[in-house]
Parts: sequence; structure tokens; C-alpha cells
Amino acid sequence: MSGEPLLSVQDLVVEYPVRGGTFRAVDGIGFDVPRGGSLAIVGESGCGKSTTARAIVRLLRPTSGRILLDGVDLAALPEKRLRPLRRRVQMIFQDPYGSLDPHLTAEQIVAEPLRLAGVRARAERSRRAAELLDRVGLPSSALHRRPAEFSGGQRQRIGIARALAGGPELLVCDEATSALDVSVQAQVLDLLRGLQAETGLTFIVISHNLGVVREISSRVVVMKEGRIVEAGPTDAVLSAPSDPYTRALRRAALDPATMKGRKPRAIVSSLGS
Ligand SMILES: Nc1ncnc2c1ncn2[C@@H]1O[C@H](COP(=O)(O)OP(=O)(O)OP(=O)(O)O)[C@@H](O)[C@H]1O
Repeated sequence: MSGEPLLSVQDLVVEYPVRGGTFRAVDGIGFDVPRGGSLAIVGESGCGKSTTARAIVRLLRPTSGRILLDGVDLAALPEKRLRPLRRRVQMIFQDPYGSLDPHLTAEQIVAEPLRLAGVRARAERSRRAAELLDRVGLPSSALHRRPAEFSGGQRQRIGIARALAGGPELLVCDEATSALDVSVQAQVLDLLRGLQAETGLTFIVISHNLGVVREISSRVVVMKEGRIVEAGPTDAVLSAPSDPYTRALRRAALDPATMKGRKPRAIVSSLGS
């Protein structure tokens, strides 16, 4: 994990057009993610985590700043030049129910990015899709079933197989487990950890759940109102946070009564911070 970071985000600003002007959702943030490493982004609802993720995978175009992938600035690239790089950065979404095309079978869902990556022969795409679905722990009977026939955890596995299909170097997981039951969350986290160990994949994990962050990421940045208020090794930041906001997040996470089914914004305000 030495040398140049795989991803370097510098002075990133994202503004949304709103009635009468713009709203600055991300306000000049920066961080590095080493190759084969992981970074978690945490913070209250609305602090700009998803906006950051969407900018990194260029689902939206940043207002300013740099997103260097191996030194190439994704922020500035026009769509046409971005296309060959898209395969290298993939995203897993929060909602395993909404993010899969209901009309396609699991095999077709996973085979599509293979086609886009230039795998021409249909038989080869089918073979690789079956391999990927097996790798994420789905049985071969899953191949010809459609999303409605799977559980939430199984659908998230299909989403992970789809994200892996193009052979990405960076996987951005936006609340990838938060729609799932706790025991299924643990299984999906195990799968992601296993993939990281096996393949050296680099991860960005976005979560409001500090337990998930501890499990999966060695480094963390804490965001508040579009800015980074604290950053460092996960254990250090979460064990001895220096920022009052991180301390409030942590207190809330340690208290199961306040945490149950609630998001940090509500919890932080209930703590009076
Ligand atoms: N398309 C949009 N137009 C205008 N404002 C937006 C848009 N998308 C997001 N925002 C605003 O930008 C801010 C950051 O939103 P974002 O979704 O990045 O937050 P988040 O930290 O991911 O929240 P959550 O944890 O609830 O998903 C919020 O105040 C949100 O209301």
C-alpha cells in the first residue's frame, strides 16, 4: 500500500442548482485512498456523503476540485474520455430493491457490464456471470431468476457481482448494507472483507453506522455540512475522537437505545450537540 494513492480527492466542491441559486453540498473536501486500502466516510444525514460518492464515480460532475484516479483527473474529463475509466470505479447502492432491473435475470444483470467491457461471446459472458454469482455466494439456480425472486441480502449480492464484473479497482459502497437486517448485513460485510483480502480491491465505504465502519475500514473521514471535521485511522478516530461532532456520533452509536432504527442527525440533535 505504498506509493501513489489509487484515488486522491482534492478541494472537491459540489453545488446543486436550487431555486434562486446553488446549494453547496460538498465544500472543499480532500482525502487519499491507498491502493488496496479502504476509507470510510461517515456523518449525519445530509452531510454530503452520497454526493461525494456520486462525484467520485462521476454520476455527477463536480463544480470544482480534482478526483485523481492513478493521476488522471476524473473531475475534468468529458463523458467520452470518461467511458474507458468507468469500468475501473464501480458503486454499490443502498437499495438492493431498486437498483436492479426487475425484467432481467441475475445472469443478464451481471453479464451486461461484461458486454460493455468488451466480452463479445455470449457463452463467455454467461460463464463469467455464473462464476461471479458463485463467488458472491449465490447458487447456480440463481442464474435464471429475476430480482423479485430474491431476498434483500441476495439482491445486494447480485449488485456486488454486477459491480465486480467489469474488474474494478475501486468499489464505492454507499450504505450498501443499511437496508438489510443485521444478520444479513454481517454476511454482506464478510463478503466485502473477503473480496478485499482476496483481490486487493480498494474500497470507499459510506455509512452512518460506526459499527460497519469499524468492521470494514482502516481509515475514516467524518463529514459535517459538506466539510471534513476529522480524519485518521478508524480505531484512533472512533476510540478517541477529537471533534465534538465525532464524539456525539460515537456516544450515540454506543447507546443501543438511541441507535435503534434512527439516523445520526436525529441522534445528534437528541444529544444536544
Ligand atoms: N439533486 C439535489 N438538488 C439539491 N440538493 C440536493 C440534491 N441532492 C442532494 N442535495 C442536498 O445536498 C446535501 C447532501 O446530500 P447527500 O445525499 O450527499 O447527503 P448524505 O450525507 O449522503 O445523506 P444520507 O445519509 O441521508 O444519505 C443535502 O442537504 C441534500 O438535501
